[in-house]
Amino acid sequence: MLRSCTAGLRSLWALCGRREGAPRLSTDLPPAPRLFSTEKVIHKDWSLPNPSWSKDFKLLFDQFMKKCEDGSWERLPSYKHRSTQKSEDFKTYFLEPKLVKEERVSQVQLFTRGFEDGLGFEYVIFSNNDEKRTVCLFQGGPYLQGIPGFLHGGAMATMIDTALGSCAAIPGGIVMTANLNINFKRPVPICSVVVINSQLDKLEGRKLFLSCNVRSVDEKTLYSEATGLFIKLDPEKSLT
Ligand SMILES: CCCCCCCCCCCCCC(=O)SCCNC(=O)CCNC(=O)[C@H](O)C(C)(C)COP(=O)(O)OP(=O)(O)OC[C@H]1O[C@@H](n2cnc3c(N)ncnc32)[C@H](O)[C@@H]1OP(=O)(O)O
Repeated sequence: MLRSCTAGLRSLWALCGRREGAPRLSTDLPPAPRLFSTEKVIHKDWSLPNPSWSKDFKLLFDQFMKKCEDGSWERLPSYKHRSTQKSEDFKTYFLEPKLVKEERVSQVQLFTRGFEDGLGFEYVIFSNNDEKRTVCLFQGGPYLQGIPGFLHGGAMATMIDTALGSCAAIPGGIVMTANLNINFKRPVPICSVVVINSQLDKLEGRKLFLSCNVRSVDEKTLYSEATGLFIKLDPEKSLT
């Protein structure tokens, strides 16, 4: 069933745009930044270098920024709280505001950006729209450890999903992961930098088939290979 865009958006704004001092429904949660308050919006772009980035990471970042100069490549900004147009559309079409309580909505943030600088997922994604591919530079911090000394497989899977999903979103717009297959070939040392190369292999109606590989910066080590199926969401269908 197609929900009314404006009604959905209005209710979401009503939930998120609570004014300073207005009563909360519950007080047992710590204060958290609000999502869409017109008074206080957090605009920080988390895909820019910070002091935790290693020398390798910064070097690669600079190389890709150079590639962006002629317009063939583009750095994708990444926000913890502020929504991109795509995620706005997502909410407008597919979210039922009543499912999430007000204080929970105010705590919502992007999973991969929920850590302090350097401790979790440090990454930036560059996209080449003509070639329908992306490159994700990723440094997994100390809070992402699995087997001692190495990155947790789930953290790697998260970044693969994010990289493939961002690549799928170039032609697909609002997409969701339907299937993800990963071959873990070598463990990734904690705090090291890896490069995730993703590409769109096939587009079949609403289905987008993608693949990626995860390599060391010197390209000598192949850490993982993965394929993913992403589905372009149908605004006529409810997700719940
Ligand atoms: C967008 C926001 C952007 C924000 C920016 C942040 C970027 C960060 C990126 C973060 C990234 C994080 C990303 C995340 O965390 S996404 C979160 C994890 N994923 C989910 O929770 C998805 C759960 N699944 C669903 O909701 C539905 O199944 C979806 C929506 C995917 C499809 O349900 P829908 O009702 O719409 O479609 P359909 O069922 O008619 O199927 C359509 C076609 O697809 C085929 N099919 C379906 N499933 C499979 C399957 N498993 N293998 C093989 N084929 C499959 C199916 O046979 C059919 O084919 P055909 O008969 O037409 O040939």
